[in-house]
Amino acid sequence: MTPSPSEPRRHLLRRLLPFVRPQRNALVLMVLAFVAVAATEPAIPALVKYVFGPGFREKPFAIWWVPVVLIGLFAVRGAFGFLGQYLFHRSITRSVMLMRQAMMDALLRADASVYTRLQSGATVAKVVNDPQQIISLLGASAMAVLRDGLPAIGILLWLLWTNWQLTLMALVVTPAMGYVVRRINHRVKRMADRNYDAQIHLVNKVDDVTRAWRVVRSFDAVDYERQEFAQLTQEAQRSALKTAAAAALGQPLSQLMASVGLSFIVALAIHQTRQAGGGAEEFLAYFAALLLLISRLRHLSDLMQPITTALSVLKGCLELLDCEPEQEQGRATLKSAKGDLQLEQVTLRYPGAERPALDALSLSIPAGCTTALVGASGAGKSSVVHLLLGFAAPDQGRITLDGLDIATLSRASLRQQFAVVSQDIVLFDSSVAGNIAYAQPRDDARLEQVLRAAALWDFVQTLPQGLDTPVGTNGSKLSGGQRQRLAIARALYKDAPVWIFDEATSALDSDSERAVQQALEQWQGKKTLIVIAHRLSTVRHADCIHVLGHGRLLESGTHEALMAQSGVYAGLVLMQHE
Ligand SMILES: Nc1ncnc2c1ncn2[C@@H]1O[C@H](COP(=O)(O)OP(=O)(O)OP(=O)(O)O)[C@@H](O)[C@H]1O
Repeated sequence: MTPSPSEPRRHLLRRLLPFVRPQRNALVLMVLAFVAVAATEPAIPALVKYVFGPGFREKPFAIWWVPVVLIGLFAVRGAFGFLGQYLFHRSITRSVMLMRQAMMDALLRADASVYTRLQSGATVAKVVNDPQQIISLLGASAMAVLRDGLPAIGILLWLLWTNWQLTLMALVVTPAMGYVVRRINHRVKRMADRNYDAQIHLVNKVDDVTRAWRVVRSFDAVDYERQEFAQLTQEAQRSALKTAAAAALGQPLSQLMASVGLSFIVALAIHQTRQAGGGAEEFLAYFAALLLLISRLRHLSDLMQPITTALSVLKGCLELLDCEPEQEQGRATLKSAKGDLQLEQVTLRYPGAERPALDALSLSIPAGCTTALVGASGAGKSSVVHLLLGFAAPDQGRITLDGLDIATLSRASLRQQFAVVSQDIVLFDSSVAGNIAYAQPRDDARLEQVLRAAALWDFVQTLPQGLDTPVGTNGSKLSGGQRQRLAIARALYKDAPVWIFDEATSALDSDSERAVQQALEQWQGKKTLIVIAHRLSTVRHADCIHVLGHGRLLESGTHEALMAQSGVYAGLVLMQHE
């Protein structure tokens, strides 16, 4: 569920409860601590008044009591002040932590389709920065409400007690002020939403430029990117200014409304004073308190902008927090499959796509064999992998693993059966060993075995920290071929019955490719290997080659059989030889 633009504020705020509620004890203690600090405030002048009050020479206490009590009072005040601040920041930081954890959890559990919509920069900002901004802004506003709101209520009660007619009259203008404030609030909210979007565009631009720095430099696009960024920052600056201006309008307008009420009050007060024939002191005291109340209320109206900004940011976070989680399909578990895979009349249509990516596709991937999937770009090869891993379910047909419909298996159990090297290599910002033994216990002997198989052992030996050498963000310190071999080693390290190599050797030179293929032979018959390759020389030794076209199976057979058939495969091979 994505929050609608008109979702009321209280609904939005309620969404923060799960992160704030666990801190309720600390928050109550915090309020008590601040009340204690406030209580010491009048104690100091009271003490001074008592000590130096009438007849202070005869006061029955020893002189040294004065510093003791004064220092003690300040110490108590300081201790409560520290406690209040500490509890405030403890509650804030813990709420931020819980919110970040919930967002990361939502991200990790999101359905595969969500990832196609996510923008990486914005997602980083949403998980890392936004919870901090939301909770800090709202926390500071709540503190300000306590600081100004409580005295405001006190003053109001005093005003009512002193002269209820005048005070009620003052309150008559409240609905009108409320109306003005609401209208302005509405505008501030719209501006804050735009401001948030502008910030997200900025984040995405920085993310793009950082990821694609090579493209930017090689296209000599530094000036182009600078201009684009300047335009985006200008938009962000404009929307930030508009938000601030809209919020700043609140103060003079509500003051103007207040002045209307105030002028009537002054007139009525003068009238009352004349009628009663009393002095002006009472009226002056009342008037001073009223001005004090207005000043407190003004501070409160200044909170409009931070609260509105926080709610706009929160709305952006909820889009991620509420993103569709991956639904568990079945419950059955499988310890270790043999790896026999069958696609039966499988159709897959991506959301919004005109034609199906897979169209009633039936094919067999026998256990312990090497099966190749080939075909033109867009033929549907990666879509088969997408389905095998349970990232999407077929719209029609079914896929079986060892005779079991994979839809009946839990996703975790299904995915345990596969190790994948995908087209786009992704490495973690960790060491060589951390990348290979990813999310698994480290076993150095096994690391050596898979690194040798991936023709990377010699290279790792030359690294300054060997297996513990960091590879940089997404393997930025490695060559394209080394990154690919590291990804191969990672797949081999996961002792899964089915290995899927989707264009896994495309970046390797022919020596490395041959080395990897020879190494794989030691697992022949023990593992089911699915190889997707455009370079057909890579798959000529496969036990079976399936040729796909437009999501359908065009031909199947060994290299020799397909060549003899002189069909699509033979045509592709000939084309690559030319
Ligand atoms: N997430 C997606 N949303 C919509 N359409 C998609 C999506 N992924 C793939 N497709 C479409 O599905 C079809 C099959 O794509 P697929 O990636 O399976 O082809 P492929 O044979 O692996 O291609 P290549 O060899 O270029 O990797 C293509 O027409 C592609 O545009």
